[in-house]
Amino acid sequence: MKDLWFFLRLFKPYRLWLLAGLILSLLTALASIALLGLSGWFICAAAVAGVLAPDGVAVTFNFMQPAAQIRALAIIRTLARYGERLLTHEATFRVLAKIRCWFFAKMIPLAPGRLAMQRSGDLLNRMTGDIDALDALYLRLLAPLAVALLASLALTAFIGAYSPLLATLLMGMLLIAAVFVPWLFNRLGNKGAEQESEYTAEFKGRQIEILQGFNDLSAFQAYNRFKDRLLTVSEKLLIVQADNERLASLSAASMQVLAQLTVIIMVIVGASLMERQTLSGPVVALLVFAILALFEWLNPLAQATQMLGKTRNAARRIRTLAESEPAIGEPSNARPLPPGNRLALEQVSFRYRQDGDWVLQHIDLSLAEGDKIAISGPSGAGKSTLLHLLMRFFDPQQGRILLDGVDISQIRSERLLSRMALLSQRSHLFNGSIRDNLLLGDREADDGELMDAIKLAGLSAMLSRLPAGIDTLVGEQGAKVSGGEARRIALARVYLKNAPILLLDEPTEGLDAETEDDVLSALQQISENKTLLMVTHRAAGFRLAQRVYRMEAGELIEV
Ligand SMILES: Nc1ncnc2c1ncn2[C@@H]1O[C@H](COP(=O)(O)OP(=O)(O)OP(=O)(O)O)[C@@H](O)[C@H]1O
Repeated sequence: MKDLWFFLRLFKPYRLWLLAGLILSLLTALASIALLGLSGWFICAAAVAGVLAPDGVAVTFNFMQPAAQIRALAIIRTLARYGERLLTHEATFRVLAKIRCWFFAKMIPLAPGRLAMQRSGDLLNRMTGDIDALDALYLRLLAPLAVALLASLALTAFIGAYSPLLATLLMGMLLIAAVFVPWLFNRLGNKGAEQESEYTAEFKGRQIEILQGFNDLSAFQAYNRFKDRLLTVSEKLLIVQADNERLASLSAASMQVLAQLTVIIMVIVGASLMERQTLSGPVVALLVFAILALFEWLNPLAQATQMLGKTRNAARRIRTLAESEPAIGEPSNARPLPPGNRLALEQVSFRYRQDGDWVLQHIDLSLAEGDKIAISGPSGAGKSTLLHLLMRFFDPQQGRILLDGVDISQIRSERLLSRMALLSQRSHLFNGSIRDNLLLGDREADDGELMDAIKLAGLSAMLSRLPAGIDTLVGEQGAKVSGGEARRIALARVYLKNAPILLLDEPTEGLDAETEDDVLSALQQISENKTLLMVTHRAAGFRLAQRVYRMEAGELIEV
């Protein structure tokens, strides 16, 4: 329950909306109960009025007043229902929007250090499905529970005014229907509800994995294997959904049986009260019909508590991720960004996990402003990790990294990153135009600056061939441009950022010799007057560097 309480705190700013929705729900419930009760009374009283009294004098009956009251109640019920739907759903959407923004804000410090370990499908499911599942908390649980409770109290008090015996019997049946049955179905349904939430998450995660790797799966003819795995999860999901539905039908049936049983008890006791002339026939009809209407408001409770496990699981999954410790903490007493751009690593050692192998060991490296170095070495030696430490995606466990003499862990990440531009091994192109992707480097860049970057990155010829030019869409992850073109767009973006320290991870990987030569020439221009740290396997890249280092088994040696 702790997880649900946690999210209820996020509902607080919308409490007036939620309260207004609740009041209208209650009004709808009371109007429905009164409408059915009064209708019962009206039909019964009209029937009685139609019967001739034994002495031959007809019983008089005023049709007009109850008919008008019934019409008024029907109008109130319709309007209140409309307003309630409008308000409760609006309030829920506002709450969900707030939770989404809150969750997104919580994710930002987790990237990239912590989120790298997370499956993207699972992340997406938490951001969408799990957050959506929280709508049940107010719409299906809290609001119906509060309305059922208040309407039950009101009706019991009303009936108590006519007959304390009927009120006591009703209270006993209500305790069973509104407390025991929902509790029972919560116990019975918890496991299934949690399983449904888990299998749904896994199903969506696997679907996204297949979609992302579709080309490779087709090429390796592995599609069927992945599809079978997806179907296995789908079958499990269907079985658990069917079980949950069966249980939901059982809970609905139990509530119906309880409603009918309550009505039978009320009719029997009401008839004996009629015989003793404590109550009149039309009043007994009024009470019985009102009770019948009340049960319609109790029915959803058992189903809501049965599926509570799903909501709780969703809340737990969102909370666990949102409360993960970021890979790096922001300094409590941040130092200002120093003026210079000297970089120094002093005895830096790093490993990804506390019990894992050291990836970097006792690295010492010093770069004066404007220095250009290249680092090569075997795959997995720790070269990219070194760049990530400089960007402070992670903190080293030993040693320190200094920017102009200041430990970078003392500088706020936002400020530190303003000094650095990273061309990572797999630069991401967003599903927008070339212009959108370039503006990521400098969102204020004007057309002239964009054109300079395009020219420098050697993209001019390509753009002149495209009818939409710079506004051509690059597709998801740059699917509509070649690897070399994507690299150049990423390079132009780095140029636009105009940061004094350039960190380039394999900038020419996967390019043919001619394109590599062009990209390196562009880089030479871009890195003029800047500090450059380039990771490369390719000897051609060494021409940009004043010094070349080799990294092997986490150690850095100048060659
Ligand atoms: N997020 C991570 N979590 C755990 N281990 C990681 C992570 N990223 C990298 N590693 C491991 O750290 C080691 C160094 O990886 P790194 O990517 O720095 O090597 P690299 O020298 O850049 O390799 P390459 O030349 O192939 O790009 C590898 O053994 C890798 O498996």
